Amino acid sequence: MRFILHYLGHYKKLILINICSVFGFALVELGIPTIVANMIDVGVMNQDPGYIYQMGLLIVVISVVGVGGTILLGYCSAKISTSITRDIRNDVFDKIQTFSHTEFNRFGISSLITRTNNDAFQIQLFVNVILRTALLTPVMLGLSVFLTIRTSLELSAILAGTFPIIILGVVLVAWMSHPISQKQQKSLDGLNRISRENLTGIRVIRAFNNDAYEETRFNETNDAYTDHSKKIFKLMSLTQPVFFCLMNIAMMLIFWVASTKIDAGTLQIGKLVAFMDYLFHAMLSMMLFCSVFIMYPRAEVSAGRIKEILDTDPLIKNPEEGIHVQRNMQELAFNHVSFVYPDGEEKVLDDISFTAKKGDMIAFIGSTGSGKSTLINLIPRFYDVSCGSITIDGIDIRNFDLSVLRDKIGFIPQKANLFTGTIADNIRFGNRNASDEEMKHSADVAQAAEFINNKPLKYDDLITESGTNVSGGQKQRLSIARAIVHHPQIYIFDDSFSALDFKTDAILRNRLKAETGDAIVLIVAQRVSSIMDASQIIVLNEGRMVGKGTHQELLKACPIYYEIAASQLTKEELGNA
Ligand SMILES: Nc1ncnc2c1ncn2[C@@H]1O[C@H](COP(=O)(O)OP(=O)(O)OP(=O)(O)O)[C@@H](O)[C@H]1O
Repeated sequence: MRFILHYLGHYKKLILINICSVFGFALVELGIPTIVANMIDVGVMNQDPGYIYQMGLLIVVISVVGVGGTILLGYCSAKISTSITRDIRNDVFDKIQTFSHTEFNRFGISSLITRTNNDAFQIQLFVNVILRTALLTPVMLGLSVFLTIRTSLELSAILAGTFPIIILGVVLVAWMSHPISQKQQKSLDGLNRISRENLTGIRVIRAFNNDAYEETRFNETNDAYTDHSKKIFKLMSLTQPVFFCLMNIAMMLIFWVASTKIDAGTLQIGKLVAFMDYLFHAMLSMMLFCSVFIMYPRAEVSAGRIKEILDTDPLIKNPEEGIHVQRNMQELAFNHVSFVYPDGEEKVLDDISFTAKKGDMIAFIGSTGSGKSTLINLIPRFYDVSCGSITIDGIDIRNFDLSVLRDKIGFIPQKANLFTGTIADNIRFGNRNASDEEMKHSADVAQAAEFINNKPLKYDDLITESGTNVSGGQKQRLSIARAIVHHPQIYIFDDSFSALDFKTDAILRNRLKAETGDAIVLIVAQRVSSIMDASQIIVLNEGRMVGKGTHQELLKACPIYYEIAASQLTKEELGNA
């Protein structure tokens, strides 16, 4: 609740208006029965039409005020609840932006999406109900109880017997629904995860004829979610019939006692009418208050899940006084770097040292799982080294402001990621201020210009979600263009030429050489032909550096490299080397 109150605190003025309209609304609701009672007891009994007209007019005025109050109440509660949900979503999104890969792995993407959307929505529903009813009901309840006691103490005693039973029932329901709400939100995470996996992996599922299996998996999770939801709804729906049953019993008793009092002449009919109206409002307020109370555990679970994100301390932190100076860098060095994944036990990289100077092209080669991607992921600090250090011009990269460090880097990932938008938008993702010429030039260097120019709208052609309307090679070329337009000081290509044909690969590397100039170029590659002219090739095997040198040096000195080269090059090519 403190979490919700913290966000509500940003809207004090609106809450004040909300509270005023609540009081106004309650006064109107309870004022009308009082006027009606007077109308009957004074106007009708004394046959005074003037008094009746006066009271009638008062009821009309009060009703109009009541309508105004209701509209204002609805407006304020809707504005506050939607605004605080927007604030929560913004804060969660901002926090997620600071997460390192470790936190992403810990929460899981689907759970992060559920928490940002569904859990925030649960809070919105709850806050809306609080503002509409939780503030109104105590006021209405208090006033109704006061007025019933004032009208008839004896009849009010009957009410007193039913209230404790209702309160006890509500507390019990709230207590029982808390663990079910937790399970419900967790199963929603699962449901979102399976939906996501199914939709993104639909081709693989169909190709392997696994539609039925996936359907069963989805149905099982969906059933679990439905079961939890049903349990909660059942619990909640139990409260209403019990409540109405109690209310009917109380009303029967009241009518019975009231009829004997009217017979005895100690109670007027108008008072009884007003009493029943107060009773109705008291019961209604009680019921609305109970529904808020029952919704609370669900909102509490959602608030807890959101708070868990907001309270998470990311493993990779931006140093408080990080270095901001943008110098023309001279060298990048790995100094005895070892690395263990936060959720792993064994070293994935072990004692890696090398230096890349301005203008150097360093290539990494090695078998699958040898640690190539892990190594280059340490440079933009997707993870931090476990031992040793990575330095730029002798300064540990952990001392740089993160955005300054990342600004130096043009990262082309193994799996090219495109975003919904035009081709131009996707290239300009690397540099929002790039001119048309710069943007087109980088597409040309990346060998993307030809296929772009064949598109009906050229650079304005739309890329669909996840880039499904371009081929794997075209995606790679666009993500290379995106890095080129950024003009980085360090290019990192993580096996980024794998989807290109040999001819395009060769032309692209030639054009890149001229483009990258003084920048340091780091290339992870599977093809020896892509890296033969690198200044240094580093051979990795099970996380250890087993060779370092030029292509020719390694052919002579590193058996693993020779083996890789021999499996890809002709005898002549090997011999020439
Ligand atoms: N997030 C992670 N958590 C734990 N272990 C990981 C994680 N990512 C990779 N690994 C492990 O680290 C090792 C090195 O993986 P990495 O992706 O760096 O290899 P690679 O040489 O790039 O392989 P490939 O050529 O297949 O891309 C592998 O054993 C892999 O299982």
